[in-house]
Amino acid sequence: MKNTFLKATKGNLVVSCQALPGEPLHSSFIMARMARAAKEAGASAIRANSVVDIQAIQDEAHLPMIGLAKVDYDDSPVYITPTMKEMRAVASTGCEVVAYDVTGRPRPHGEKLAEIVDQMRKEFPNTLLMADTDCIDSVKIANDLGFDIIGTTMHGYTPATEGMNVADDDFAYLKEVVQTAEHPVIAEGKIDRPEKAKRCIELGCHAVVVGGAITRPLQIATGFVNALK
Ligand SMILES: CC(=O)N[C@H](C=O)[C@@H](O)[C@H](O)[C@H](O)COP(=O)(O)O
Repeated sequence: MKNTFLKATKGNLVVSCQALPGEPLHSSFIMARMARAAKEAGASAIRANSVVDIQAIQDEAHLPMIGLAKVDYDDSPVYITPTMKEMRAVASTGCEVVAYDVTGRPRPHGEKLAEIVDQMRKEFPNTLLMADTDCIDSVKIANDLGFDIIGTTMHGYTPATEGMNVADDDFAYLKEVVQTAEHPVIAEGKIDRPEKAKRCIELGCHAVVVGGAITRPLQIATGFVNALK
């Protein structure tokens, strides 16, 4: 079957429905309902973590999906779909896109990104690969390895980019990413206002992923509480 993810998401919103163990909404049932709400609002696709959440959302929302699996390993800081094992498990759900960390940092068990990409292309030729990058050097790695989609997901979340926000200085960093990327760019990470999402599309992004500002009530409520202090 043809992968229609890029067509479905062009210029549109992708909603990330994620709650890790320890977060108040950690539950595949709740993530599926979040996805249903996103669909009713007109979102074009869903981004989700873990095989069980992806499957629950597929059953409930019937939208294209970016899948990932967050797993911590002792020998590496990489946690977004870090090894071939998680990539295979996520791709086997049939989700249209598999997202994984592309930050130039060492991966668990010494696995090499180039080898993983080759293997994924062989085993899942119809699955698109999304690079969750943090900086321009990572965007260049994603270019060289032929990733189908380049995301800004990890910008601000690695030692090299700590404290940075993709929206700083009217999205100065995002503009550079759009210039550098040889494949569609998805803006992701701390996009917390509709106007910011709109600006990302104006600047040439293919789509925008919004997570916490829609699906993490603890984060949303904390913003209100802090404003009243
Ligand atoms: C850095 C990292 O692990 N990001 C994760 C990636 O899947 C998610 O926790 C984020 O919610 C997602 O990227 C959307 O971003 P925001 O929730 O800021 O709109």
